[in-house]
Amino acid sequence: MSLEKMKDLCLEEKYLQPETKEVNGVLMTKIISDNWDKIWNFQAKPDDLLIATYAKAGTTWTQEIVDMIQNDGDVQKCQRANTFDRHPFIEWTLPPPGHSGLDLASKMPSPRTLKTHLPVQMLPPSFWKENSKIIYVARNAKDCLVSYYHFSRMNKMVPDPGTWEEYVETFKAGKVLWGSWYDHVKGWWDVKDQHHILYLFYEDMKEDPRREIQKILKFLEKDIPEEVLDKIIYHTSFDVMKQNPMANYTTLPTSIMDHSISPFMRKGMPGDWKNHFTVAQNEEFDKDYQKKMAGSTLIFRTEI
Ligand SMILES: Nc1ncnc2c1ncn2[C@@H]1O[C@H](COP(=O)(O)OS(=O)(=O)O)[C@@H](OP(=O)(O)O)[C@H]1O
Repeated sequence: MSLEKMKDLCLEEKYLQPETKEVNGVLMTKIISDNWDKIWNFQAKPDDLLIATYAKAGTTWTQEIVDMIQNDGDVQKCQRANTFDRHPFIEWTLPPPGHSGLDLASKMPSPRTLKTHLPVQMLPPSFWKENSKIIYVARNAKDCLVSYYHFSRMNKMVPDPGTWEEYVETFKAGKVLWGSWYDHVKGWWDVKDQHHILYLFYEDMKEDPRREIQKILKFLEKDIPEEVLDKIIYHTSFDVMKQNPMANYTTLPTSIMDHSISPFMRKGMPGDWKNHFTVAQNEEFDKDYQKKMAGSTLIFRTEI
């Protein structure tokens, strides 16, 4: 199928501003919900690497880092396709037959690198059974909220966010695609030591990408020369990725993602929430946050 035909199919009404439907109490698109049995029965393999995140936590950044590592810092090889085609997004269902995340994953030769935003309790059980490696990246709630809000304004494949004031409440209530941020980050945190999981933080990656990439290298049991590491740090910096059409989502038609409303690669900075929350909103948010995160040992930095 040609790329043009695929793009036309993506523009079908049911994929734009999609209907939503809960799966086990977690909001999903209706299409994901309708395909849930197939997603739940996804067959993971022992040599799969899964990049798992709550939406807007640094998925694409991590994908680019991992791909650069796997390709020994060869930028040309990482230019072979868009990030969303290099790494199947297992639960995401695109219209053309054979182009769902599941289909792309099943056609992909091993070892595969896959992407998911699923909360931990909804991860297909074969990942646990096969003991596949998982890199989980978490980002502080307020910056995730801001990024998700702008993303929902520019991306017509997710529900409209409404006004900023409305969205803050929707996010706190977990009524966004993939559900509650609070449950997501806590859920993955609680199981991290029982499985093959590397739990990273967006803020740490921003503060010291070398240190965090070294953690990924160790986790992947990869050794690379220092100059390759330098190249990876440079190629995966925000400014370089923003200009990279294979990582910045600009190859999609504007009817799907309109970067003039808000670019996918927007600011890439911890602390942008301060430019959005009013003092009152921030106080309310913090109060609610304390309740929802009570008892968890998980600590986030909201600026660096
Ligand atoms: N290299 C690099 N450095 C720092 N920040 C980066 C980088 N690449 C992507 N980003 C920022 O990550 C946000 C997008 O998150 P995701 O890739 O998880 O989005 S998605 O869920 O896959 O749609 C989005 O955050 P905001 O800028 O705050 O909106 C991107 O700008």
